[in-house]
Amino acid sequence: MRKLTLEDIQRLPKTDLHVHLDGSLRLSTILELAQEQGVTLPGTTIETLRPFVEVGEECTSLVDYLKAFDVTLSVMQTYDSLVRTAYELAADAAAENVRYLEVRYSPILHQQKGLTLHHIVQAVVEGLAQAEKEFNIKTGVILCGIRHISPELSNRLADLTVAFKNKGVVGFDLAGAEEDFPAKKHREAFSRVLANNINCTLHAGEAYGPESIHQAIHLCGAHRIGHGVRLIENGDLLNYVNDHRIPLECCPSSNVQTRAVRTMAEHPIRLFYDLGLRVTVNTDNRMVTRTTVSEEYLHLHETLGFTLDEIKELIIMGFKSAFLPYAVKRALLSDVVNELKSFQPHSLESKKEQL
Ligand SMILES: O=c1[nH]cnc2c1ncn2[C@@H]1O[C@H](CO)[C@@H](O)[C@H]1O
Ligand SMILES: [Zn+2]
Repeated sequence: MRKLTLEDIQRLPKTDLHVHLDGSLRLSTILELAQEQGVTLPGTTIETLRPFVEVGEECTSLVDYLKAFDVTLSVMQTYDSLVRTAYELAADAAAENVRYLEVRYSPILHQQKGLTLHHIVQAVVEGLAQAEKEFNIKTGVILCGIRHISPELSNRLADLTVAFKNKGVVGFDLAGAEEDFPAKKHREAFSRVLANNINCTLHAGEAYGPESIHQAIHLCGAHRIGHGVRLIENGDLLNYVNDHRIPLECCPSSNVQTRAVRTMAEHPIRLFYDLGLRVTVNTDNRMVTRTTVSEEYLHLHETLGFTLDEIKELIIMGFKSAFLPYAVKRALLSDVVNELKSFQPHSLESKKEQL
């Protein structure tokens, strides 16, 4: 099989539906923000800071992985830093041809210097709107409750999600340490969001088993599942997810780092896809995981044997899974489908010229 290059994949239109703002900064920006704000970091150059904010093979679990966020959050406590990091994330995604981006974060983690929750959301919406004006990208915001912080705070974040409905926020999520912090404790928050006809996704089946996915769907009303890798452990639930076309937001490299899967070669996305599940490809954290959407697709191509046609189908499933109004989504999807039909990998074109 002829191999696709990273450049080929970068040229394809794509989505990123699962990316955390506080895990997707530029390293250089962290340094600049720290200097501006007088914040002390564990490293003062890109290379000395890198081990504290990028996760490598030494990572042993999700809880270990989450330590990097203490550093990033230390410089994300001002209005301007939120505008800037949101703008840069969308700019970086647009540079690899991400056309639709859903950015998630938890506003309660940005209150250390007294910003109001309202301003914390406003700033991110503003940064993304600026990027939309400059680049060919559409964006939306997802607010996250945090499992290991109190359910009462999830309720406040749910109310905030409702307040920003149709004003930039498109959904509600539950993130954070999964084991010992069941989703059912945050049911009230999800019922408030659902009562207002707003979309929900939950991180589930990443650091805990299928029971967690079951709770996310049946007790919290999840419309999509973040990760969901451990769905392979329960065929009955897997069939339900498949039958209801509940999208899985797969983040393959992140899953290897948090040890949700042992190796890329063993990632269940191949099986999920072959069984017909609606699977999407995402970064989780561009900086912490040190990845891009294009690199995630390249791993699927090189390690899990996804062909160009299969990659195109994954891309379409990404657009289909967007938390966008149906009419908007249909229009976007129709443009993307046309573009995919005429797409030729450069490697193939140069071969044709030689013939
Ligand atoms: O893969 C993940 N699983 C669970 N929680 C995560 C993951 N990546 C980031 N966060 C958590 O979500 C918060 C809001 O963005 C981050 O601060 C981090 O604690
Ligand atoms: Zn995540």
